[in-house]
Amino acid sequence: MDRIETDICVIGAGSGGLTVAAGAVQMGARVVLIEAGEMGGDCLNYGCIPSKALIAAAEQAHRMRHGRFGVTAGEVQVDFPAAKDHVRAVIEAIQPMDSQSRFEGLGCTVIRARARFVSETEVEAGGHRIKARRFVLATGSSPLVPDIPGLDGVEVLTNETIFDLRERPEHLLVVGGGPIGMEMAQAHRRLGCRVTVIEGSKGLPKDDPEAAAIVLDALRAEGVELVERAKVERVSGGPGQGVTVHTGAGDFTGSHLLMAVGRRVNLDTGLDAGGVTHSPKGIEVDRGLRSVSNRRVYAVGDAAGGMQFTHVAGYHGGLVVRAAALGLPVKAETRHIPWVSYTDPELAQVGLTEAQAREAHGGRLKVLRANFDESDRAVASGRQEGFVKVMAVNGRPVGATIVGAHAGELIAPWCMAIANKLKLTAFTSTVLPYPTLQEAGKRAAGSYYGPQLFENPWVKRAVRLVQRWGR
Ligand SMILES: Cc1cc2nc3c(=O)[nH]c(=O)nc-3n(C[C@H](O)[C@H](O)[C@H](O)COP(=O)(O)OP(=O)(O)OC[C@H]3O[C@@H](n4cnc5c(N)ncnc54)[C@H](O)[C@@H]3O)c2cc1C
Ligand SMILES: NC(=O)c1ccc[n+]([C@@H]2O[C@H](COP(=O)([O-])OP(=O)(O)OC[C@H]3O[C@@H](n4cnc5c(N)ncnc54)[C@H](O)[C@@H]3O)[C@@H](O)[C@H]2O)c1
Repeated sequence: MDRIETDICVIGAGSGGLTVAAGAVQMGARVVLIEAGEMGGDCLNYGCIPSKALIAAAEQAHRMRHGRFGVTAGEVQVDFPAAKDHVRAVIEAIQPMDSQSRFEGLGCTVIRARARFVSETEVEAGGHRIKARRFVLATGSSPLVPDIPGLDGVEVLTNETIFDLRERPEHLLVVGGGPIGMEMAQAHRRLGCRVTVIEGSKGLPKDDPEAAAIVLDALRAEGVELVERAKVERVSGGPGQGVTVHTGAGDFTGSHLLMAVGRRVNLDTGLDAGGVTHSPKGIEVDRGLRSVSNRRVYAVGDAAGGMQFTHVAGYHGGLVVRAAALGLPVKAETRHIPWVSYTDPELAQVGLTEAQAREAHGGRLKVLRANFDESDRAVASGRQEGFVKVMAVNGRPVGATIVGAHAGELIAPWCMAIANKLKLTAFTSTVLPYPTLQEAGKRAAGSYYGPQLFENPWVKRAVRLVQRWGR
């Protein structure tokens, strides 16, 4: 067995692990990076990137099918395998950034094998024994396939297999109405599949219900069948028969089945030998992302057991570089973390939802709002549906919800404001170009001051005095 001594050993080359490896090695640390599967992890190969590429193909079909403003196309043809070629081409275009050769070029030792702790200070992978001052667990998560009777007798698609499917599903059953389920449901519907979503509670349950309702109505209007409060009891089917999902709300038969019911954290890294405690949610870490039981070990991204997003993995990675490479104290926060569901319309959230803000701030909370139909740009573009909702306390935003066209882009200034604890005056004093959708956000911010300015008798009195006596 070959022995390697290093400063930092990163396990997992997804968004979190790559951020740590690139940052630490460029700051002068010796880094070993270990990956059992594909470089780039879930986001590049089975998650964000293929899903957004498929959504782009689906949007093209949708816009062509629904000509507007006097512009129409002929009958729209969808070449399903060609849409999948686009997905593959996008992955290949981005791959070099995450590749083994790039990381070796930066100075990392890259090992392509499964890593396992053999002691609290050593890991084994691919015939190497690596002793490191610090270990970073960036091992991510995998699709959760629950133990539902009959599921093992049918072919089950997950996010790891659906993007490779070349034939168009005649009728896709999607179990789970979270972001994966909804993004995939709409994309497949637009690419010409019949789609039924079977959801145990309600669609997009983690989001603001008012905003989620706009997305769910849009999906239904496009022909996605959404069955809510339908608990899956069993699954049946077999070769040539399709697949039937049996629920308390009825039975649903389709040609293909996608399971999108959440994620299972990857914990198969010899954690017990490494003295790293964990629960099914992830590695047990303190606020500095350090294992509570083995202080040489950090966890980032999905493995850390919190929010499961690429930008969170990247944020964690940046914190751990500071902690592990520079020895600085760090604290992972969640109050400024955004998320976006890339349905059409998009749904974006940062900070607290209205319900969370009411619970946290009670009567001090002001909910500000501007509807897209008050935006001249939205009206001109025929995209009036949606709104900006801002949760404000003492003149500062603590949360923002945006649903509508480009919500994922429009949330950016609210992310900056909440991360930097800016006041709403940062919005009202900014001059925005006209006509843009961003103006809706500024209008929402301005509504905080409206009553103070326009319904205040003292202001009216002051204005009358200035008009009479002022120069
Ligand atoms: C369909 C889908 C769409 C998504 N869309 C978005 C989106 O639009 N925006 C967003 O922010 N997030 C999105 N996500 C979530 C995002 O993909 C994850 O949160 C992110 O990839 C987590 O990064 P990570 O570095 O923690 O883990 P991962 O990217 O999962 O990487 C972990 C890596 O560790 C490796 N590994 C595991 N165990 C070992 C071991 N013992 N030895 C060696 N290697 C190991 C794995 O092979 C893997 O490559 C999506 C997820 C899915 C499934
Ligand atoms: N745009 C994005 O940022 C994006 C996109 C996709 C995924 N992701 C990440 O991946 C994670 C996983 O996504 P997801 O959609 O798989 O999980 P999720 O946990 O967000 O949603 C799963 C849904 O499945 C339902 N469900 C669970 N068991 C069920 C059952 N037996 N029958 C019917 N319904 C059931 C739940 O009620 C829930 O609504 C997300 O939490 C998110 O962090 C992000």
